[in-house]
Parts: sequence; structure tokens; C-alpha cells
Amino acid sequence: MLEVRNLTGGWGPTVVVQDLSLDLAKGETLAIIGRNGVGKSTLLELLSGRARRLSGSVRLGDTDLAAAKLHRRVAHGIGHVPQEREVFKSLTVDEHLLISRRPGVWTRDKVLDLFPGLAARIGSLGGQLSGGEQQMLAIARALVGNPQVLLMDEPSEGLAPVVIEQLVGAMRALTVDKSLGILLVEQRIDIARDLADRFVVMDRGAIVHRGQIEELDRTENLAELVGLTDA
Ligand SMILES: Nc1ncnc2c1ncn2[C@@H]1O[C@H](COP(=O)(O)OP(=O)(O)OP(=O)(O)O)[C@@H](O)[C@H]1O
Repeated sequence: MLEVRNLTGGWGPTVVVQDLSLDLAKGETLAIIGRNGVGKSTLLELLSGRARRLSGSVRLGDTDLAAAKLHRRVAHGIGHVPQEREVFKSLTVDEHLLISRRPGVWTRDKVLDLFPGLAARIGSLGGQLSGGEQQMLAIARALVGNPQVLLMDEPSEGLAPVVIEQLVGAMRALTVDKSLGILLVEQRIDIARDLADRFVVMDRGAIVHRGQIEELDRTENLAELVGLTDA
């Protein structure tokens, strides 16, 4: 479904991601892991159209998205949950969902079923939400856009263990639903193991290892390559 070939790009003239290729099938979750600063977020930003592509191709189904602007990528089915969450402080939860929705199976009610904690805060402003609620809203907002591919950038980062547990529960429901392809940047190896079907390890802008998730623990130099914490 998503086909990335020889993608090179970054920010301004700076190359961060180099000659990277990957595929993602419908219903599949691919974990992207690696140390801080190796270009995981930049890869997602290249796919969402925020970082600058220098060469290579990005196809989603039959559509070539390599040169497409951000809004066209959303229309073609790329949903992005950025690392910074980017919730609007002065809009309510409901307003976030309203402005992001596009026709499809993910309705307002369906995302609120997935995140009951958000349903309880439906009239609250983005700026009044906790970090966990903001993360849930960022995912819910992407889902009501009815993407084919969901790009999730370290959703567990900075959240309390009990909140992470809720979040991972909802993400597990998404992965078993099998209607989306998910690219999940995740520093927590236990969460990656729990949710993903396959993994890639990035180092200095390139993929240096890939495999089925069951093979992750057999990867040579894993601790060094990924600098991961296993909680
Ligand atoms: N919005 C941006 N503008 C300019 N440079 C950026 C931007 N985002 C990331 N970079 C730079 O790109 C390089 C790779 O960072 P990136 O965030 O992609 O790595 P990462 O693997 O996701 O690391 P982390 O886990 O710390 O987020 C870094 O040198 C970073 O400073």
C-alpha cells in the first residue's frame, strides 16, 4: 500500500534521511526504532510532507505523493500524529474532531468509543488537557480524517505509566482492527514488541536492520543500535 523508494531529504539543505526504502501493507504495523537524532521523526515528516524531499519516491496505492503538498497527502490518506502533538490550545476537543473529519468509517462517535477519556473532556479546550489527553486527541484527530496510513511519532513519550497503559490499549485495538497501515516511531522496545508486526532500525538516516518483530531481540548490537529502554 505505502511504497517508499530511495527517499533522501531533511531540513533546508541538511540531509537527514538517506536513500531509505520501505513498504507497508494495509493492516500492518511497522515499528521504527533507533537512537535519538537518527532521523525517525524526519522520516515521518518527509512522508507527511513537512520535511524537504530531495530525491526518491513515495507512493500510496496508485498515487505518487513524492511532490505533493501537505494537504494533498492528508486527502490521499496520510494521517500524522506528530511528536509535539500540536493540539490547538483555544479549540475544544469537539472542535478539533469537527475540523479534521473526512468521510469514512472513523466517525466522531467511533473515536470517542476508542478513547472514553476524551469523550469525558469533549467540551474542554486543548490547553486544558493533560499530556495523555492531548496525545489521545492527536490520534483521534488523525483518525477522523480517515487515513489509510497513520504515522505515529513516539506517542508514549513523557506520559505516566498508567496513561501509557490506556494509550497502548487503544493502539492495540487499532492494530488488530487491521484497516490501517501504521508506522510507529517508538523508543520503548516493549511497546514496539507489543504492537508491531515488523520493525526497522534506523541509524544515521538509513535503515540498518529490518525483520519480523519476533526477530527483534535476536538483532546483533540491538542495545547499542537503538539505545532503547525496556520498561
Ligand atoms: N523541524 C526541524 N527543523 C530542522 N531540523 C530538524 C527538525 N526536526 C529534526 N531536525 C533535525 O534532524 C535531525 C534528526 O532528528 P529527528 O528528530 O528526525 O531524529 P529522531 O530519530 O526522531 O530523534 P528523536 O528521538 O530525538 O526525536 C536532528 O539533527 C534534528 O536536529
